[in-house]
Amino acid sequence: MGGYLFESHQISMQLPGNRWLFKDINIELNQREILVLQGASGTGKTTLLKCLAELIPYTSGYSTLLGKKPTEYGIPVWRSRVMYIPQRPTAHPGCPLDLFNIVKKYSSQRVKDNIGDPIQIGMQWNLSESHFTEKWSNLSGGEMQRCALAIAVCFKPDVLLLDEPTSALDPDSAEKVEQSLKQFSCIWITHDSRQANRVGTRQIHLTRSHPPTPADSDNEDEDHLLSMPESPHRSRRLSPSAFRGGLPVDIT
Ligand SMILES: Nc1ncnc2c1ncn2[C@@H]1O[C@H](COP(=O)(O)OP(=O)(O)OP(=O)(O)O)[C@@H](O)[C@H]1O
Repeated sequence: MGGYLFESHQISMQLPGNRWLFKDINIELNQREILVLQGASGTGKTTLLKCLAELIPYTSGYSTLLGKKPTEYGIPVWRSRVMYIPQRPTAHPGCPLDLFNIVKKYSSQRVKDNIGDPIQIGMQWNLSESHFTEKWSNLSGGEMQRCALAIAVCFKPDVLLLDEPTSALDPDSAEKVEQSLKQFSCIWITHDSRQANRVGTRQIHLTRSHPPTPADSDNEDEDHLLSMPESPHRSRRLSPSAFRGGLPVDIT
């Protein structure tokens, strides 16, 4: 394992019917680097981020943060350090400050005095204090998106997994959010190629997957394991063109 902040090795997801959604995704991310993840709708971008956050099981591959695997941190700690932020906040009861206070309790195992103030962050993004005490259901899509993102950012995750974080924002707010997020290490889904060029230090492009090949059948027993294999034998360093069997990822 190298000296990168975050690495993923051959992350693969096979769907029912043996179709590969993506296969052998290799990622290396340095501090304050932004890897932009692009691709047509349905190519698996959100699913990939959820795999990296260990929110869902995947077929094979593994990730490391500072050279350690998720099981070495414990999955809840991993999720707080490699944090997935959905495009649309899940329906929460109460107001954004309530959510912040709940998450703060969950995060008690982490360094407590490192937690920021979501209101201060939100104010940099054209929000006011009152947005954080308003019911979620009364906020606009863009206000909800910024409140949820501000709460996530306060916990200072090592890696932010951002699912179209500015999709509901006006250009001025989007630019302010972009500027703040550049201080973090991120894997960032966007459909906006201009934004990709503005924020990205590297890019991955997912394309639509293909049906299984005979070679996949040969490896069927291995490939159907819906688990998180930890074997170092599966490790492979990033290559500029990281795909196997014609499968779909270009890394630039
Ligand atoms: N466990 C699963 N079983 C069956 N299909 C699945 C599973 N997980 C993901 N998929 C399918 O994989 C595809 C990719 O979904 P995903 O949300 O990751 O795409 P996306 O690239 O983020 O799309 P968008 O740009 O529209 O947000 C979808 O068709 C989804 O239904």
